[in-house]
Amino acid sequence: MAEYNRVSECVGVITLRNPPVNALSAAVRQGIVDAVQRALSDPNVKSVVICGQNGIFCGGADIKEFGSNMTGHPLIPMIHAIESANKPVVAAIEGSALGGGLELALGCHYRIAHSKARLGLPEVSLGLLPAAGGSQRLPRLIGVPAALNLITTGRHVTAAEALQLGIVDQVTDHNTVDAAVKFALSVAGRSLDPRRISTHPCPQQPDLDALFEEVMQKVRQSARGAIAPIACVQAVRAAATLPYAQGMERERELMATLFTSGQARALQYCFFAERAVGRWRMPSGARWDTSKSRPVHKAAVIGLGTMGRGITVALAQTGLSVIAVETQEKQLMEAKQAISGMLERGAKRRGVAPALDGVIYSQNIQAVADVDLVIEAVFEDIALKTKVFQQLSAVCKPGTLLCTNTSALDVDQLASETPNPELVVGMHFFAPAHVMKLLEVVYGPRSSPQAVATAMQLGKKMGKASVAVGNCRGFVGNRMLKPYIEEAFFLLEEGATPELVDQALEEFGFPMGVFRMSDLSGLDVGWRVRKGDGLVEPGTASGRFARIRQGRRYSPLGDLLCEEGRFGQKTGRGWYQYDKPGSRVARSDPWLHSFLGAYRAQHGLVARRIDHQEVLERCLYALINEGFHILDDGIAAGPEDIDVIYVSGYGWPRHRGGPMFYANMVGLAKVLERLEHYQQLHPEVPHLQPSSLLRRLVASGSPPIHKWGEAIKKLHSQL
Ligand SMILES: CCCCCC/C=C/CC(=O)SCCNC(=O)CCNC(=O)[C@H](O)C(C)(C)COP(=O)(O)OP(=O)(O)OC[C@H]1O[C@@H](n2cnc3c(N)ncnc32)[C@H](O)[C@@H]1OP(=O)(O)O
Repeated sequence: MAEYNRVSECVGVITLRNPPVNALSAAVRQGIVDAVQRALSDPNVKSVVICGQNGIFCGGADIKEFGSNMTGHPLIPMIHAIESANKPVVAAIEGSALGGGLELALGCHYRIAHSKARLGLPEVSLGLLPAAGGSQRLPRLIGVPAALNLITTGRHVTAAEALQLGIVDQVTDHNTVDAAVKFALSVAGRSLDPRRISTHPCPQQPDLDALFEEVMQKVRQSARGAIAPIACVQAVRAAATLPYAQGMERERELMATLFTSGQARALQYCFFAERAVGRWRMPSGARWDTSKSRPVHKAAVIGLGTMGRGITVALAQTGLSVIAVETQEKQLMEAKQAISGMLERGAKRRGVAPALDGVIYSQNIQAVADVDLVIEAVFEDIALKTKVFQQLSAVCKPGTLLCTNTSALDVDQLASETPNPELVVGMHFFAPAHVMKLLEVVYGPRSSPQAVATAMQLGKKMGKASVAVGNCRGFVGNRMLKPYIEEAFFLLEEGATPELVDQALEEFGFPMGVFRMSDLSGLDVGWRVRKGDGLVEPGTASGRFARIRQGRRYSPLGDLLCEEGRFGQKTGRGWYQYDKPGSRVARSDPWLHSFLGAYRAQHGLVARRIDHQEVLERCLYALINEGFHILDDGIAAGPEDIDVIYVSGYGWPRHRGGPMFYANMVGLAKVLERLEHYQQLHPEVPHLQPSSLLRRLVASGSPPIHKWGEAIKKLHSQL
């Protein structure tokens, strides 16, 4: 709702009250309409200020209302009534003015912002466009190029940038409402015509067509199939070329298409899923709201290879003191240089001083004696990690949290090698660790809730999407990746090419298909794991049985490439060829195609035509099926956890919501039917066997994704 008060005798102050972000719910909109009417009809009131309670102006439309039938006073006429008012209306912006919140402020005649405020039109990230006049007013106020940038990226700007762009009229370091009231008094009685943005033409822009063409091309390229960024460009084009009323009509039409689209649903689901994963819970019953984290002021990183360097940078940039330990002198020197470089570049980008003094380097593990938390990032070898954990247990002060950055080893086994297994958790970062958003926090049966809470809290401080998951081979992300990659290998055996598979996946929205991604991360990584699992055999055998290992279908294609020294980008050859080792531009490789032909001939395989649909169904449904196993095993608390992992760490297109949301959109019955179909054709592939949870969900009527949690609980209690 909105509260109305009169201050300084002649200023009406309207305060939005809807915690936590003063979203424009139906009640708030009605409150604003009533309060504006009251202010305008009171002859004693000469001007009006609109502000928000608790230091935040407004987080925009109430996203929770989008899923339901939206009722109540609509935003557009409400903002129009403010703009047409015959008394000056001043927006006092503290905290955030986002989406509908900024559109409301743009309807006001003046805007005063606190220096710490952030403003933006982030609708595009929810699959929408600023459809309460934002796409028409902002270009009129700040010009087409700047408005296009803000609206198509959804980025938030600081108050200083907003002032420079002309979005706000004044920035204050003091009480914003007081400043706005003072300002409102000073402008009472002035003509308001020049302040009504909708009546302005867009500032002149030379070569408008060329500008829109260029922006549209750029947006199409980066959108990876998302429709909202394109609609945003179209809406701004309407502002630049049409009178306001017609532009508003175009804005409405474009929004109507977006509003009911699956992409908007997916993106809004992602918004809430990212917040839901912060409310973690463990099978033991421990939860985010009943487990207190320990303060972490000083941390250590052990092992300064690629991962250790990135983790050091991420910790130092968070403001922590970091002890970075590397026992090899040469490696330590190289790491020091690399870390300093990363800190300097990061600081330059963010316009702050680099935290170089925050990192102390040492060759001696004794240096970590007084830290609050250690992240071990040595080579992926259980014997080596066990030794490090035992040393840490002896060296660290009591209560120090011991975290491992393993991506494949057993966190429980490591914990059991220490005297205090309750202090051990996995912190699985993704390379480069200072850039990638995802962090899997892996708990074992003996990890204490406090240890999990501390790792989750630290992840949040580092700006990561932190997801608490149970311990199993590959945790959540890599466990689901395994069947996805295996299916891609099988498709090559059956007649596909890396180009065809990658094209299907990239058209779906992945930034890189599975083969380009493998070339980037290095084919030798999986080869080493498969060797460790006893799956790799010399490549001379032929026929079907040569491709059955440990009782299941196995494709040795990746191993054969590695035997040829083709490790991907780093060797200049992999599934593709590259100009030189380290080059990033993948080109189709005739050698690979004849290799595949010879391989099929050797194994008596006849290539058939494979279409994009089959690539998507086999790769994605196999991955999704593993997701259902993970939910059934209690490794992930809910589908949101899996989806956040995939969207923030594995390039799953955000506008498709994540694998589990995608399954929900496709229809669980359809996913089940296709898995059964492929399982019949490939009975020796266990990962195509539909998970029993998927079967049970379909049998119980395929509940929508937000009800899966209840269904899983109910289904488990019936077992
Ligand atoms: C057919 C025509 C219809 C026309 C409709 C007009 C359309 C208007 C478009 C819009 O305005 S869309 C909304 C645009 N706004 C945003 O995208 C802002 C989203 N919010 C944020 O970015 C952040 O929440 C924040 C405002 C910067 C605050 O960040 P902070 O880190 O402090 O808190 P959070 O944990 O993110 O949020 C706290 C809590 O509040 C919920 N919430 C936030 N914003 C909204 C919102 N706009 N509507 C409803 N709920 C919101 C958030 O979900 C958290 O609650 P939870 O229970 O933990 O999930």
